[in-house]
Amino acid sequence: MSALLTVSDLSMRFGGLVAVDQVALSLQERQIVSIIGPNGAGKTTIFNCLSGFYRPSNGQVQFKGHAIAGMPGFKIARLGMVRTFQHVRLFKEMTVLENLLVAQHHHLNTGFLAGLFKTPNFRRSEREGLALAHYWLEKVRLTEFANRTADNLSYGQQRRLEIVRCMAARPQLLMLDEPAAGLNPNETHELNGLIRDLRDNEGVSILLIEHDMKLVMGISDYIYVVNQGRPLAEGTPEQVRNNTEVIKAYLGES
Ligand SMILES: Nc1ncnc2c1ncn2[C@@H]1O[C@H](COP(=O)(O)OP(=O)(O)OP(=O)(O)O)[C@@H](O)[C@H]1O
Repeated sequence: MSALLTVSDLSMRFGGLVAVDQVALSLQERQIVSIIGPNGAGKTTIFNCLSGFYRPSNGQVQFKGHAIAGMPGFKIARLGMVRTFQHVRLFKEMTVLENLLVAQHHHLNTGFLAGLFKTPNFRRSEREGLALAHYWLEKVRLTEFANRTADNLSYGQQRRLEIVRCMAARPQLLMLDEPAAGLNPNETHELNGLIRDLRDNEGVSILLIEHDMKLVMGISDYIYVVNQGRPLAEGTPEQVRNNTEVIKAYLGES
């Protein structure tokens, strides 16, 4: 099986600070892979390098055979790699439904002229977009909130909306940056089910940054551990859980 994402020798410097130092990772189709590490280890910086928010100082990133290091974020998203953020980012003044429609604009045939003349393609596209939006709203129990503005949702609902907004862009790789942060245990349990469902039934691969170890250990096929920007360990949840270097890095933190 060939890898969907391969990262090698990835480094990111901010002035004199080496936030990411020669990180390597790979992810196969339909895998859930996690990146863990103490606070400030460089996890979000890795995400920012992979998703086009930062141009890495060094390294190679291959996604579906394309070299994407340094490519702008919108192009990477169009190739099928989309992300959420540590702090929820939604179009808060748009309705829940509009958030899902905007996310699809690259797939919908809704150009200005097509819209002006309401061509058959335009109408079909509009119908498909709406159907997909409702499919995702139903999946995360937000149907009844479709016409509310996003800022009227609870925090947990906003987190769910952010994930399905990414899914509406029809990605092959979904990157989740601390999706359980701020969720209560029930919501975290539901998130666990949603992530599995996305992998098992929607066929997407997941790259996850998360501090909730119960979630990470229960859901990941493979885990990479970083510490102070550098790779510290990798393996199955079982291997990582028993790795003395990993235990030291976490205990050292407290
Ligand atoms: N834009 C930036 N400019 C300068 N330094 C930065 C920038 N972004 C991150 N850093 C630094 O890089 C290091 C890694 O930060 P990063 O946010 O990637 O860690 P993290 O593992 O995601 O942490 P956390 O688990 O707390 O979210 C930190 O020392 C941080 O202060």
